[in-house]
Amino acid sequence: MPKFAANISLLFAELPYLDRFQAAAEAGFEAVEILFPYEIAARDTRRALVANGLELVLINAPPPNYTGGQPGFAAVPGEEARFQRDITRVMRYVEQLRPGIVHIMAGYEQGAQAQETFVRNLQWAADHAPKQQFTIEPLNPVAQPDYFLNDYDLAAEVLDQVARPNVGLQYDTYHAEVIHGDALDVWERFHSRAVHVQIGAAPDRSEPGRGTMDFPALFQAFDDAGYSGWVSAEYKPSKPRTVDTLGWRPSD
Ligand SMILES: O=C(O)[C@H](O)C(=O)CO
Ligand SMILES: [Mg+2]
Repeated sequence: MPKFAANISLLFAELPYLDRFQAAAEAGFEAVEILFPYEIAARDTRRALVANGLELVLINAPPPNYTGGQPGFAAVPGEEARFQRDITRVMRYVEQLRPGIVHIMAGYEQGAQAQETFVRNLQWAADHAPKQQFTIEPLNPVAQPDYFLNDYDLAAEVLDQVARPNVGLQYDTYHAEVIHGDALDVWERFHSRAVHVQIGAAPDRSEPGRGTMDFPALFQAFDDAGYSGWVSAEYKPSKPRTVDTLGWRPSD
């Protein structure tokens, strides 16, 4: 049975940021994801993690001043110096927060030059922090129009070109289902590259149990593939209180 984490950038969002850690722990989670921890002092986030006995699974690596601009820019030609500064700053957060994974985001760019830029930037990050696990994640064009990495076949091609052991695939059921129409098939085709898993329903990105996917079958597929990493709930709760949307957990 998978071990589940909570993405507290989407779950428990009905609560102030620092209250979400206790809420996640009280709901039975032992680990959390934080998409953009850059707007609060790392020591405050660290204190909340420690106080609630929580492991930090993942953070994103967008611009440090992420305020709704582009979701990252690792595939944007001409921004390489800024990318290197951004990763250097992200790694200072990593030193304090120790996330298992840093998800590097590509930004809104298309074409061969964008792909070459993305590959070079990923190689730079992987070599700059060889002990850090990095991921790339295809995002569907409904949620993120014009995002460079919008397809799992492209992600596989990029990972082959990057050829670094600490850069892997971030698989998300919501995006896989919306992009390819069959999240389970995407898992079967690409799970050998997956170093992190996120779950959300499609098409509305709410909690598992709604929408088009068979989550018990997906959880079994994760086990059958020998996946031992975290499975992180990254969805928009359909009810005002997140705790009322957790019935998808097999132990519940
Ligand atoms: O949206 C997603 O599924 C990604 O995991 C993400 O973090 C984008 O910010
Ligand atoms: Mg995701």
